[in-house]
Amino acid sequence: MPKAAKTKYYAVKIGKEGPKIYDSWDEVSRYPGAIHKAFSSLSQAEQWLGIQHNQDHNDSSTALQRLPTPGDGADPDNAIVISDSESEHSMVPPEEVPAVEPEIQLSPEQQQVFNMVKAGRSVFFTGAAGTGKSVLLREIIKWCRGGGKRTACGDCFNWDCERKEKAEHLLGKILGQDKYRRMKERQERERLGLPPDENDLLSEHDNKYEKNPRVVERWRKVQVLIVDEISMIDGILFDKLEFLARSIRRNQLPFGGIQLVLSGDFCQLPPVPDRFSKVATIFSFDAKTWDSCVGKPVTLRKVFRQKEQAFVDMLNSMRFGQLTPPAIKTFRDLSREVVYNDGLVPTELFPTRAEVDRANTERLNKIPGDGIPFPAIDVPGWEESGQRISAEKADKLLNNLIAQKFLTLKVGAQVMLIKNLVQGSLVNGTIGRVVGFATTRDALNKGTWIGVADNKGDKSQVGLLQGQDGDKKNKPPGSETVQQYLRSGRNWPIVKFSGGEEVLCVPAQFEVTNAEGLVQARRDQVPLILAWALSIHKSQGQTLERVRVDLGRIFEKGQAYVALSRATSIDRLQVLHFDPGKVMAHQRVLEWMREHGGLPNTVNLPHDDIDEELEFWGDDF
Ligand SMILES: Nc1ncnc2c1ncn2[C@@H]1O[C@H](COP(=O)(O)OP(=O)(O)OP(=O)(O)O)[C@@H](O)[C@H]1O
Repeated sequence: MPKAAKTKYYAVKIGKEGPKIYDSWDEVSRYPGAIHKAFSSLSQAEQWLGIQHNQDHNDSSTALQRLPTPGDGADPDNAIVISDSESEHSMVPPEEVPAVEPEIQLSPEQQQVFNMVKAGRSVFFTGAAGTGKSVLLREIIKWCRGGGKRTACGDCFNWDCERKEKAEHLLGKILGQDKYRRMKERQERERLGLPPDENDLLSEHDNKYEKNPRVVERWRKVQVLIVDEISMIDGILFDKLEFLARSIRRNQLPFGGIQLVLSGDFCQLPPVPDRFSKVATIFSFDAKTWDSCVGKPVTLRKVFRQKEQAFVDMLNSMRFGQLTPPAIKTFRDLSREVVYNDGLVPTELFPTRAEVDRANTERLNKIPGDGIPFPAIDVPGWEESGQRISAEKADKLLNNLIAQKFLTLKVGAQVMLIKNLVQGSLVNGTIGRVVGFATTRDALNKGTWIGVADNKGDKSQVGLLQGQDGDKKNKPPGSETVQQYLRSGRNWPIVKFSGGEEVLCVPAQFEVTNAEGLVQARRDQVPLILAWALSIHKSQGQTLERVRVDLGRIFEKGQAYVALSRATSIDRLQVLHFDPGKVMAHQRVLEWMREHGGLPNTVNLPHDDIDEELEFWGDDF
């Protein structure tokens, strides 16, 4: 006779619907990061949930487990054990269960661009700050990768690189580092008026680049090239890449037939001009091949970052460098101090990195006591050949990340989250204050949430997450997994975020990938940076809840606009030394926008002064 199936009770302590007991696994709403356990008796399940019950229980093998996500087919009884059980019974569930909000729904205009990409069309989409360009790009990348399209990502996952490195990073990725270095040498020769080097890689008559089979292979196979922050890539570089693509692929179609997906706002930060040659900024739309590569720009009009229309209008007129007298008055009035009651101060944006470091260090030093050091664990990944990347090279690659190699924190330090934990509330850019340090076990005992970001940054959760898995190439060996951090007896910072959530921040994984998504190096670090101050360049792409900007030292076109447009509301924005003269837009950009229908007729074209533009440039930005 067949044995009767044993009844099971599934108690969910932290989940979508709060503490609840189910008698069938199928009824349980899947919730990544939930805490659940299977019991053979109802009373045991109730007891585990803290519901008063007289019956005693025999269960001594409690474990914290990961609830599977829909469709992963996991058996609840075989869920992955994350921690052992000694402290399980004393665990108090958090009063409030963090809700994972649904993924962002693309707006109709974002969807329209997405459809163009799906139809295989090359596209350049633009729009003011906060119109959801990066969100759309992330969806496109997901789709490309999911659909098996070979995608060479510019720097879309490396938004945190300092600006100067961005263009170099992109080119290095696409050309291969050696080819890029030689291209720079050629530019230098041009600048100095020397004849072209005989080894010039980009000469029409020279096919030496074909000697690097891996680079050639990559160029030949890539189907979609994605570039974020296209405003930072100059036109000469764009033409060179276009030429390279055509010649390597032996295909005379624009960009050798590669589908281009370009995104950015030319009213934000421009390419770094060459201070020595005194040549005006050459934008990528100035490239000879731009028009043949991408058709008419598509402009996203709906601004998501700010909700107040009056603020959106002011920022838009600032974007074009033309403010009305009432807008100037309003910006001047923003010099008042904004007082917050939760002890968190606004993040101050500075034009240079040196100012940022100074401001953060000063503030940290003012807090009495020694800081707790959090050194990162850096792990070299793999070359395409399958060889391990050298520690020196990994170090170089990782230095571009926003995650720091050495982070020092104290109770009271103001910090910023640099990974997404919960869509909509605990995201990259959310600020908070360190309120203590604890082990994961302490946190579990006290019911403090443990923030675990996934290592892609776009689909995340608060809760416990299975460590990264994957094949040898994608998983640098010897690295500690997230689970190991969770098991470790080390103290990690507890941060009280601006929304009131207290979260223990365990290390997250920050990866540098090559053009094909292969992990070249990985940094395991607590996903926090000091956030009293931030550079304007680093803030590009960020959404900040509280911002203070001193425009006194602004030196570049687009800089004031980038800084102020990070703010989500005018009530939480403080602007010092507002000077309408510093609100500058590039004449070339406005002309180009006018030609392409992106500029209202009411906006006048300004006069550009190249000397003035170049004079302000220094190396430290
Ligand atoms: N379709 C959408 N629905 C709701 N919110 C959205 C949508 N698209 C974007 N957002 C939100 O708007 C904010 C700004 O988005 P995003 O950073 O992608 O804008 P952006 O155009 O790239 O800005 P910037 O040019 O300043 O980098 C983010 O908080 C994002 O979550």
